[in-house]
Amino acid sequence: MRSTQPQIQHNITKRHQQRLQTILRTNKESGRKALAILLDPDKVRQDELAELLVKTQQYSVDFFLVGGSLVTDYTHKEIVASIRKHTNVPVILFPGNSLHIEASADAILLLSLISGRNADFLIGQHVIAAPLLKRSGLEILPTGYMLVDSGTQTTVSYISGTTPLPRDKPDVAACTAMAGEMLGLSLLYLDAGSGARWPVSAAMIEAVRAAVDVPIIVGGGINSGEKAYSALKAGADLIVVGNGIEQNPDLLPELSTIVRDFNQSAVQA
Ligand SMILES: CC(C)=CCC/C(C)=C/CC/C(C)=C/CC/C(C)=C/COP(=O)(O)OP(=O)(O)O
Ligand SMILES: O=P(O)(O)OC[C@@H](O)CO
Ligand SMILES: [Mg+2]
Repeated sequence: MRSTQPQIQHNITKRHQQRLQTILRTNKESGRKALAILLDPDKVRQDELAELLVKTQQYSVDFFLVGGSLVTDYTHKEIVASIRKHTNVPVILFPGNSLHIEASADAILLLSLISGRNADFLIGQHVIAAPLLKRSGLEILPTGYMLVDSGTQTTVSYISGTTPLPRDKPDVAACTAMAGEMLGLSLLYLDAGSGARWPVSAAMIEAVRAAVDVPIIVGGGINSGEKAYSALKAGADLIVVGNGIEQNPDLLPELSTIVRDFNQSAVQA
């Protein structure tokens, strides 16, 4: 009888010596904070991207996230190539579905949408993507993705057909995060959604921080130094900023300084 095992070739080329999972975990344990810039393939213009990338040589960024919930322009490969041309910063895919896999990135947030009850985004897309992911050589970062209500319906909420967590219910968020951690997810991402009117509240981040040990990513609507500071102080290990930097390039130096100051005081403490 013929074997039904898929013929999988493992791509073992590693661009980054240290696994990003290890970096994120070590950062969390030592209280080191990090900043990621989200690049949306539908919004990025190559000339503006090059300018931003050059700027990150001066104002440091820890990771680039590449993705969008609904991508119409599949330029992931070109974006990864531009990042590699100008920087050594690791590139992590932030996929909306199983079509958004690009093997030239370093890693992928393998999101399971645990704030929702749509089986397709909890496990369905993952089943479809599994053989491709295995073959890609991408580092897999299993991530509990928690959408948090931000006042208006976000693209992710509409596309996934899920209701976000109520923003004033930190306990519900904490229990969701605990369940995700117990299921073995190694990162948690609290997201108010791209361009959110209200970012995830400090109370919710604190409740999740108190409930789990895994690193916490926070994003959505962080468009000022104050909001970034508040998320980091409440317990975010990594903040993700997209629209804020797209709309105001001066935000990058400010965010970079805030993260650096946090890290200097962590070393001194
Ligand atoms: C199995 C694989 C490869 C992926 C899992 C796919 C899952 C479960 C995704 C979770 C739900 C989802 C649609 C997430 C998208 C997250 C994302 C990239 C958000 C970025 O913001 P946008 O929603 O693009 O905002 P704008 O449209 O406003 O730019
Ligand atoms: O574009 P912003 O609002 O910074 O959001 C980033 C990201 O968390 C969205 O999924
Ligand atoms: Mg988008």
